[in-house]
Amino acid sequence: MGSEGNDNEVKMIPCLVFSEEIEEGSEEWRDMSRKVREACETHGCFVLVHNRTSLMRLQEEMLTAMKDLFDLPEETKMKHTSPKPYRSYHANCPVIPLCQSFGVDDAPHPFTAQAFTHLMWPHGNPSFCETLRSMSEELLELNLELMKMIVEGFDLPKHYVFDVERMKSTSNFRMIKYKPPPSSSSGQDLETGLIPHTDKCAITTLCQNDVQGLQVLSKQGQWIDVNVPRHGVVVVVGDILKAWSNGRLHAVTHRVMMGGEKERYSFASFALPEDEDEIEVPPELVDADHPLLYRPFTYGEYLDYYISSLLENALEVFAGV
Ligand SMILES: O=C(O)CCC(=O)C(=O)O
Ligand SMILES: [Fe+2]
Repeated sequence: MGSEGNDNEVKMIPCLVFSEEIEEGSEEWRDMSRKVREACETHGCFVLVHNRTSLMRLQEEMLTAMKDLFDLPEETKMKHTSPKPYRSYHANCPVIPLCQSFGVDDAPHPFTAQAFTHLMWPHGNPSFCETLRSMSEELLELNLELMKMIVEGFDLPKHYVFDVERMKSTSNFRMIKYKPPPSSSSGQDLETGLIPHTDKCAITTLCQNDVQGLQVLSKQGQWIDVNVPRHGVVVVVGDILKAWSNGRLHAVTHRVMMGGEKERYSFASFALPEDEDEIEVPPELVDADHPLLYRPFTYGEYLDYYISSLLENALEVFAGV
């Protein structure tokens, strides 16, 4: 799939700096909206750097809280099960042996954050619960802020904000720990932490500790390292935003490669529509240069199709016209 070295290609993904408060509708906001749209079109991702102190504090607290979570006994962690894919506690998978993960649906709701915390710590852990709830809420709000910018960046009528609000009707908050590869003491040998995939959501915001490993596949077929600074947030376009935008936004394939001796922790908020929500391309995004690429479909139908087929190009096969 990817080739490893062509110096002519872009090896960096963009970094956008968000100030504490970018007022919606201001010139700064409109300017940033255009940059967000461009990054999502060209690369399907970017690194967001911010100076929001409360968010920075939460990011630190979340990483500390996750260490406590993954340090719990296996039998405790295994109590987190779900019939839905990518939710249950996942570990020791032969394809991705370095990776352990939890997925919590609607973690910004106090009730669900509380239920998950109670399952892991039956005697209670209020600080974990509050960190999980507020961190997932902050990232989901950021997902909405970014999708509103995308509406603006395409110069679409304001009512399309309702479309993107529906694309975050629910959410999944994923917490991942990657072990360092057993063979690698020199830091030379990279092993797969997470296999190449596109996200099946609308948009993802992703944070990590200071162990790098995320790579994205460029449109030219080259794997690019994403170097995430401390408190940086990686923004990734998912299949749903790609379909809604008539393929103008790029759902970038990404993976995690692990090397070195340190554990990697990451956490992500995936913005999701409800199963019955219809994803339909705005007519404003269809013209002679951009013929309609996707028929309308419901999110639940697409997800079922993906789960049953596991096709890399599931979106094109399922909804392509
Ligand atoms: O751990 C990471 O940096 C990437 C996680 C990811 O891509 C995912 O969970 O979909
Ligand atoms: Fe992903």
